[in-house]
Amino acid sequence: MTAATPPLVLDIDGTLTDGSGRLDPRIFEYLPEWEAPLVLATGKAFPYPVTLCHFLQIDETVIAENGGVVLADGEVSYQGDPERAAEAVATFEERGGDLEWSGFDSINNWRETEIAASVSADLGLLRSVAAEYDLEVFDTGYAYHLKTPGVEKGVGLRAVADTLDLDPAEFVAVGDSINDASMFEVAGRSFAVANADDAAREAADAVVEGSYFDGTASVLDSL
Ligand SMILES: O=C(O)COP(=O)(O)O
Repeated sequence: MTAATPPLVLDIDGTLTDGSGRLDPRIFEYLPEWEAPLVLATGKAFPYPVTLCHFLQIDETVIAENGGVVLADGEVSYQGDPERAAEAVATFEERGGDLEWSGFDSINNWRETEIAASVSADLGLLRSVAAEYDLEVFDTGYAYHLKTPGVEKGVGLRAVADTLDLDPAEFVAVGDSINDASMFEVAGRSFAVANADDAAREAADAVVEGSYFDGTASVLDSL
């Protein structure tokens, strides 16, 4: 790496993991050594990326809940309408829908701005209820996110860059899903890993040959 090491914004699931969802252990070598700001941007609830930063021993610079929660330089901000999402879920359940998380719902327990359903939930019903409440559903391949339109990782990236006094165009983004497309538009350079969905592939500047962290590592090695 040189003095020109760019700031990074990295998706987690499918980008820092392997195909089974496990974190690739190489992230513990690559990420703490990165010599520029590094943002973890995820659809997961806030505690997940914060915990990952903690155990990587890197600054807690995080976009969680698809942009609903942003933490940079010790300041947290929230976007979105969780009450509307909760009302929509009540309607979804009244009509026979189920979020399909069994037992303790660790996926939503700490979620503050949106609600996530399992990919085994009824997507058609969820989408039709979402439309009635002016909400949208992101199918990331890992969960269905019932969210406020306009709350996006890309908007979160602008907020982080502003807080860190950086131009968002300085960032290099790596991701794999529809929820990464907006940050691909905002970042100066964007890469989809080979396991990426169509939306991420279309939005990225380039699709790399490697899948999962193999693909991400190839981007990091090239910078
Ligand atoms: O929570 C999800 O659905 C996906 O999470 P990710 O944004 O880290 O890929």
